[in-house]
Amino acid sequence: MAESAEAPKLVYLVTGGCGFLGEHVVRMLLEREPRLRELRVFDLHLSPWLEELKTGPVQVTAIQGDVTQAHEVAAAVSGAHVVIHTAGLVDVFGRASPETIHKVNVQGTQNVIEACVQMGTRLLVYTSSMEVVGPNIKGHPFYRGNEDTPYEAVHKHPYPHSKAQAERLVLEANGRKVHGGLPLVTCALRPTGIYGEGHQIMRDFYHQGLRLGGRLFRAIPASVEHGRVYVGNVAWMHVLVARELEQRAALMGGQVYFCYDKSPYKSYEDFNMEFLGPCGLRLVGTRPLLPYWLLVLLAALNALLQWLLRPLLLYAPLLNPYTLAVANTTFTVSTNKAQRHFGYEPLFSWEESRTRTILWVQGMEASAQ
Ligand SMILES: NC(=O)C1=CN([C@@H]2O[C@H](COP(=O)(O)OP(=O)(O)OC[C@H]3O[C@@H](n4cnc5c(N)ncnc54)[C@H](O)[C@@H]3O)[C@@H](O)[C@H]2O)C=CC1
Ligand SMILES: CC(C)CCC[C@@H](C)[C@H]1CC[C@H]2[C@@H]3[C@H](O)CC4=CC(=O)CC[C@]4(C)[C@H]3CC[C@]12C
Repeated sequence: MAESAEAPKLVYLVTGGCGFLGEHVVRMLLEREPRLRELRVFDLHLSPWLEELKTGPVQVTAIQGDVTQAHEVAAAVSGAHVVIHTAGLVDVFGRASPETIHKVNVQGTQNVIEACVQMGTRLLVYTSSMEVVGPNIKGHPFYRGNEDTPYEAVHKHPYPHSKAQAERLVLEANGRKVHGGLPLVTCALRPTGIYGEGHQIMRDFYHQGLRLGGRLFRAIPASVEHGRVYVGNVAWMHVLVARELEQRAALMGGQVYFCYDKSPYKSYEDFNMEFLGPCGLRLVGTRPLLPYWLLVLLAALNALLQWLLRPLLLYAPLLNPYTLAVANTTFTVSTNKAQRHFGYEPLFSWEESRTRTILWVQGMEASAQ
């Protein structure tokens, strides 16, 4: 109580603050971090909604910048107490080259770490991903696993490879002396598949369903379970971690935490139907419409077409060998590490998360009419 009565004094920087998750982190900080004096939102592409946030009591500073440019990152970090690094190139569809993914996700993260060290910023929270663990290309299930569950992580794809490298850099940087002599405290949050307002792939599935006359066709067996987590709860975890990191540095520094909430374990498609169903779409079939071998063939064909067409155009469909392997492998998390280490409880119940997401999809429907 006494804390919120104090004059706000902290400066936060959120990289990737205009992205799907970043926007929720930014809004959550403004709502739930009473010690905030200035919030810097750093992104390659600044969104127009930032303007409306500038009229509130907290100073919101929009910074158009590129994490691959060390000097731009250093300027943004200068004077910040906390950095929440969510910026990243999320690409499992072959839109960007492996070099670009590495540059943004790994070099960009290294730049953020160096900027913290150089500028004397002590607290760094990194948005990692479940993908640093798996699923692996062998299709091994990760069933109700936690942060200590052994798993053969094999990263052949540039995106998970880059996230794993970046996460390692962040964790290894824990304890480095920053300018002024104090130690840097870092930790990494690993969301499973995030859903909620602003989720681009949900948008894509919704529009695809409309094009197909209100139907989607089951591609993956219903028995393949995916861990999903509501964006508001992922944002809340970031806010809590950032708040507690300094006080609990010995416990939390250098740690990884899966992001979790009470969302049910379901197949990727059945889970999406929790939102798309009430918006008028139907998932056809209790079993996959096509045999798995045919999907494998189509995915390989898509990869070949992508490669052949690359000089002419970008062909990047949802189905490729990697996305098929991920969609077809069980990956679910069951842990309470965040609760034990920093008192995390989901802010949004499953019912609330579901309702909010449905309202957002219905909003898309209304604006399309
Ligand atoms: N979407 C998901 O299901 C999951 C996402 N994540 C991680 O969460 C983070 C945020 O992901 P999303 O919000 O889904 O993606 P997003 O693409 O919506 O947001 C990423 C943001 O980073 C910005 N950005 C990209 N390159 C940049 C650069 N060079 N310099 C500055 N800003 C740059 C983009 O403009 C964008 O606003 C990423 O680090 C991602 O790896 C982790 C697990 C699951
Ligand atoms: C038509 C196909 C058979 C079904 C395609 C679904 C896929 C596009 C998605 C299934 C699982 C998704 C991934 C998963 O949620 C984990 C992720 C974590 C991240 O850090 C980034 C996103 C993603 C890789 C996510 C991407 C889409 C899927 C592969």
